[in-house]
Amino acid sequence: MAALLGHILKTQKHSFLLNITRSLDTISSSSLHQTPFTPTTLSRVKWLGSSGTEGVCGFDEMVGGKQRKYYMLGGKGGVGKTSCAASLAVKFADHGHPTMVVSTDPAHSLSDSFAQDLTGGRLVPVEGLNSPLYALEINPEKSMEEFSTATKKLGSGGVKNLMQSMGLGMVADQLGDLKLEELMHTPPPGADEIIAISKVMQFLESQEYNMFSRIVFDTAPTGHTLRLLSLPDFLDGSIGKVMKLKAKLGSVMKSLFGKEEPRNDASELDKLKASVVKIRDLFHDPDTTEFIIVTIPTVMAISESSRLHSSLKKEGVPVKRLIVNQVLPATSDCKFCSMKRKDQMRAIESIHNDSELAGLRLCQAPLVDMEIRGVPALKFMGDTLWR
Ligand SMILES: Nc1ncnc2c1ncn2[C@@H]1O[C@H](COP(=O)(O)OP(=O)(O)OP(=O)(O)O)[C@@H](O)[C@H]1O
Repeated sequence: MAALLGHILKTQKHSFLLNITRSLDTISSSSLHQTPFTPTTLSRVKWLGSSGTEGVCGFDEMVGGKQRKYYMLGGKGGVGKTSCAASLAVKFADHGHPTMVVSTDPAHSLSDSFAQDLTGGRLVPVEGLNSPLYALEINPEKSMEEFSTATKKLGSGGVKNLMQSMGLGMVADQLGDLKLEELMHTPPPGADEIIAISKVMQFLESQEYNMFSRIVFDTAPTGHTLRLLSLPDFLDGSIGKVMKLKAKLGSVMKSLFGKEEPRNDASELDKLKASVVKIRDLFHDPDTTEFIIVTIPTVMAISESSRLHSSLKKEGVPVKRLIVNQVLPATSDCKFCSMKRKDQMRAIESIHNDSELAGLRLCQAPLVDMEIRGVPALKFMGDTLWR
């Protein structure tokens, strides 16, 4: 992650505004090369439910105000999280918000969705828009490596051995109580993702990047995301232990050698701890953050969404909207499609009877007859979904 941040800052810091200008310069020509997106069925048929208000997602409320807002999109694998997140980011940018779309899913698909190479763990301008939209695919594994390296340096292993060899066995024994070895070698699942996010937060706070007013997160599938949300407390505790160790060591070093052992790792961990705490607060602040659940109209996917909402509620994460993606058109000559549509409608009906989901604002996106890839396709999706 250090490498990632270093790279981002090195390559983007000074040329950021220049890049925006450049990307704006190239827009007209790059737009010309985008494949036109013209799904055949949906422009003609009514695909939404019978009520005219169904599918209105409250985009006006989402787009209003210049204050920075974070949107996290999550749900079961393959339901269309990336497509929905990318289309939201495009729509925000089109409405004048300098926007960043971040993928924290270890199996990134932003590049596929935008049909542009956004890989490399650095901020990349998305082409084909009239306003600044940047994408970042962060590599959670690298973030975890950085955390492990920093904690291992301070952890019980090396330091404890060193202390024992110096005849400081008693202090070393006390360190054993902290169970640092165990803690550092078995990080909980999802730790990588939260650390990656915390690094993005650190970097978003820098002056160069405070112009971004909308940040859209494309998260990993449900289970991973849930573990992620409960992690800040865990990490807060574990980083706290490391800091405690550092304090103990510092005072021993001082009494022995008259000066504390200089280590930058501790201040790195301090920063990490502060940003993990910040993320926890951010996840719970309805004024700045919203988690949007994405699902498809099947009983299984809707049941999972219901469980997801229940867990998010328990965690105190603000959720207002539920996207039902891939809804079939209302009229069709295809018998299979009509049967499938009836099945979908029954599944959607079950949302209204689900105590967890009934209170959420229901947004619908049609199943289109072309893969959603590239800015024109994402604009199309955004115009039907984010209304
Ligand atoms: N409404 C839609 N109509 C047609 N195709 C769609 C629609 N939504 C998504 N797709 C297609 O479905 C596939 C999966 O979509 P996407 O990558 O957005 O899902 P995901 O939930 O992010 O997947 P994963 O869990 O694997 O990250 C892609 O090929 C995308 O183009």
